[in-house]
Amino acid sequence: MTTETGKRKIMIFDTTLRDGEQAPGASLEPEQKIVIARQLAKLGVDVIEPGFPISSPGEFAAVQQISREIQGVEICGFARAVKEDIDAAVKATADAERRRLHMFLSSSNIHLDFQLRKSREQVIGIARQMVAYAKQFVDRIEFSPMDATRTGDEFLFEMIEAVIAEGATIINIPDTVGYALPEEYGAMFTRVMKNVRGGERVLYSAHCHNDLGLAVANSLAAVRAGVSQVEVTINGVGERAGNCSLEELVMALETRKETLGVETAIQPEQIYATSQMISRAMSFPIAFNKPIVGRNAFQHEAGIHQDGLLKNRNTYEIMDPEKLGIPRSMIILGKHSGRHAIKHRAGQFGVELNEQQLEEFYAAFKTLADRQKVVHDHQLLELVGQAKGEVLEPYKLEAVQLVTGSTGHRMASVTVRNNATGEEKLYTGSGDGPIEAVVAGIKQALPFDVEFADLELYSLSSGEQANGEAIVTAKAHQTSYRGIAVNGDIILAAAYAFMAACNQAARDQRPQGKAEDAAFAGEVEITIP
Ligand SMILES: CC(=O)SCCNC(=O)CCNC(=O)[C@H](O)C(C)(C)COP(=O)(O)OP(=O)(O)OC[C@H]1O[C@@H](n2cnc3c(N)ncnc32)[C@H](O)[C@@H]1OP(=O)(O)O
Ligand SMILES: CC(C)C(=O)C(=O)O
Repeated sequence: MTTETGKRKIMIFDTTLRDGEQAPGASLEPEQKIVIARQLAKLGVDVIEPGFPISSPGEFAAVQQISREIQGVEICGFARAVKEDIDAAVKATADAERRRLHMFLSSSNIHLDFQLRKSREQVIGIARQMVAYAKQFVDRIEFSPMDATRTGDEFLFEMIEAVIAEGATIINIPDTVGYALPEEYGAMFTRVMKNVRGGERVLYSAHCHNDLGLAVANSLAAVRAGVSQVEVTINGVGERAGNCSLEELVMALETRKETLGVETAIQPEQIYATSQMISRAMSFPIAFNKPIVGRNAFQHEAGIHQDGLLKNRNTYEIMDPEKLGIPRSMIILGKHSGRHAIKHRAGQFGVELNEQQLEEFYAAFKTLADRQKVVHDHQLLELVGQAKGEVLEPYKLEAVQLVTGSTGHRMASVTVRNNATGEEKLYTGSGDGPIEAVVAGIKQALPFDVEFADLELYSLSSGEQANGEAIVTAKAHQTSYRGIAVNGDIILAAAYAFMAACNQAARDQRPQGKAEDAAFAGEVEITIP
């Protein structure tokens, strides 16, 4: 299919809710699957594989509900080459606006000999019978010869020809164990397309696993060989090392579309929100250096890079994070940062530094940066304030005392200084956990409503002296604010991070302190199912 711009359309088949969910520990509740399917539709995927209906009543119900509700996306029921699986998949997807059945059966010797314990003749017979059986109910049938890349041409072609003859309309050739190399995988499609009888009647699809870190490269090789569909998961979640990651593949296709001559229907601005939703729903953290959606993917700490970026973003970035819905700052201050970046960041808070103040501040900044990985905004403002002889943060968390333990309510007393009035007051709070108690105390010091919306915690070092990093998202004035803090005590890290987010919200109300950078006022609303 050709798009309006004359490029070849690549269909994105999302299997986050089926193959992605097969990752150990990734299990989702049916209600979570429904919320995620809505987001996948918003993201613009062409096909959703919401689950394996025979596998459990909850799975069946989720596939059925998604089929009933989600419009404009093809819904795919997954099945072994077994009547009961096909019946369940057919029934679960019966109400879908558009649907397909995805049937798989192993083709490699190792699977036939040890898993299925069947001969090639028997397997071809089952494949024929089951495709013919399914064809009575569903027109669009996708067939996957499982472990295709360890099968060998002769039997692979025979199996594909057999299922096409029975009515399969989409042939997905999976690299089930992530064994293929890109040139091999691409060449396999070329040979199949050239040699398989009836092959001109079907669509071809790639499905790659990441055991050798080659899932995206292999999928790209398949695209170059002419497949019309690629099967992917959000964040690359899936069996073992995972599947081909949607965001990596789509952004490779988008960024290099002139070279590749292809396009997808994915809405890039939904990528980050979808990635966050999956990470939270599955409780799978995203590696800091993960392409596209990792927290470092668009952040820069090195002074020379920061200087280049401030002059022109394209010097060190090949994609625009804001187009992917990423509310992240490009500038992270640390020991590798230079004067250009520091001056720029201070300027974003409405603080001008003259040459002498900058030099004085720069020395103190480097000393602090040597001691810790990142200098956070509230620390920057404290240092800048010292250099200028001013107090720049609206509020300061002066002290925290906690009564905590394994039973009963946790109690906190917090001392907060209002820097505008100089008033210092003690507030008390309680909650089921220590963070809730501290947050309840801090909230009382603020003249506006604020919600503690989200907390990410990371360990930055090891051993008893380990430092914890807390990233808190607070919501106030219909905007999200992120505060980051590091402390040896994770409760204090969360408290300082919350205070930092509240200070951004407070500054946002003052004209001179209006933040221009998306890092301070995140636009993205992420509903975690
Ligand atoms: C590459 C992939 O991602 S394949 C998909 C893998 N996903 C899953 O397995 C998740 C959901 N699975 C389940 O809930 C269960 O495994 C079920 C409900 C499907 C089956 O459960 P059980 O009937 O208890 O069988 P079990 O899982 O122990 O064994 C699998 C059986 O299916 C057979 N089988 C495997 N693949 C196929 C296939 N494509 N077609 C037909 N039979 C198959 C196996 O040979 C084995 O049969 P046997 O019992 O005769 O030895
Ligand atoms: C059955 C198919 C599509 C699969 O998930 C795989 O082979 O990895």
